[in-house]
Amino acid sequence: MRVDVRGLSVRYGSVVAVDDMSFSLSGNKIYGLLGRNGSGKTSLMSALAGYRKPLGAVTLDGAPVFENADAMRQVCLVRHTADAADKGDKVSYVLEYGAAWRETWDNSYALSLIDLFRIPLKSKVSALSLGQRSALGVVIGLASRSPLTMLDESHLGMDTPTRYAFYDTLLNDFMAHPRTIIISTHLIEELSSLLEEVVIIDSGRLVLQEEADVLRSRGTEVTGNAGDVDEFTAGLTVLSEKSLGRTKAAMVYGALDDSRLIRARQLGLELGPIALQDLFVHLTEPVGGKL
Ligand SMILES: Nc1ncnc2c1ncn2[C@@H]1O[C@H](COP(=O)(O)OP(=O)(O)OP(=O)(O)O)[C@@H](O)[C@H]1O
Repeated sequence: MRVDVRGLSVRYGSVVAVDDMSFSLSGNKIYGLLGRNGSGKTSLMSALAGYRKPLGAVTLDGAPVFENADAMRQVCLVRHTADAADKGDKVSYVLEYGAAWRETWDNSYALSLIDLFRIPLKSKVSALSLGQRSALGVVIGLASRSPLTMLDESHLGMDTPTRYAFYDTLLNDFMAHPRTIIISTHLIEELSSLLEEVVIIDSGRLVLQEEADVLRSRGTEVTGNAGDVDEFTAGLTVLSEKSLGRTKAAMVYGALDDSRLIRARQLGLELGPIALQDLFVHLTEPVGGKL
């Protein structure tokens, strides 16, 4: 499913959570929506799901989503765990409700995920642990097979093996049933191999939208003699620097052309990749990032 956002703002009284944002997602990819706390991720996803009247436009495959039941049925937004369902409901009822609301729901897949995540089917949602409630959210999100599926911090409270099972399951199901999946997370490195495209927001504004591989290739760590590193990085966007004695490591952002690569070799500098998480940290600090 294609997503188009034009001039979107979300406001809560005087708080501007999303500030005149425009971007498009061509669809059928796993997108990472990355941003620091309070940057507007949840507000943006709520607007994409049609939960709120947009200031600006949000269209899904060309159709406005707000007050459009057909479009909203194509969307599944799993918000922070507590939202996964009414806490008084039994897990089995939550699955029945999912099946009733969504034409694309796969009930046998839902039950296999319930087994995988060891969620007691007959328990009330209120009796589940935090990690189990998160896993229930993931079950709803994946079994819905919605053309636009959004998972907002769905890993909260999951232990490491459960998170890894979640990532594997997500990737396998996406490959079998390609659709548009948007994941917001703070655990960027863990998820980074799954993400095809990354949307970074900060203070309600779009910082950048890029294919994950391209973004990774834009960051380089340069290490060597401090003076040589300074010479090499002159004129480049330096995200951070660390010195240890006469050795210096600098993170630079931007493509390095052949002449730079030759100069690095002449100076004996070491060039290495930067983790997506480190790039994210530097692109979103101080507020507004360093680009
Ligand atoms: N219901 C609300 N009323 C008032 N302000 C709100 C409300 N919901 C969110 N905000 C504010 O809007 C801004 C964006 O919040 P939002 O929850 O969208 O960010 P987020 O990126 O999802 O944050 P986090 O990563 O911490 O979950 C924040 O400043 C927040 O305080």
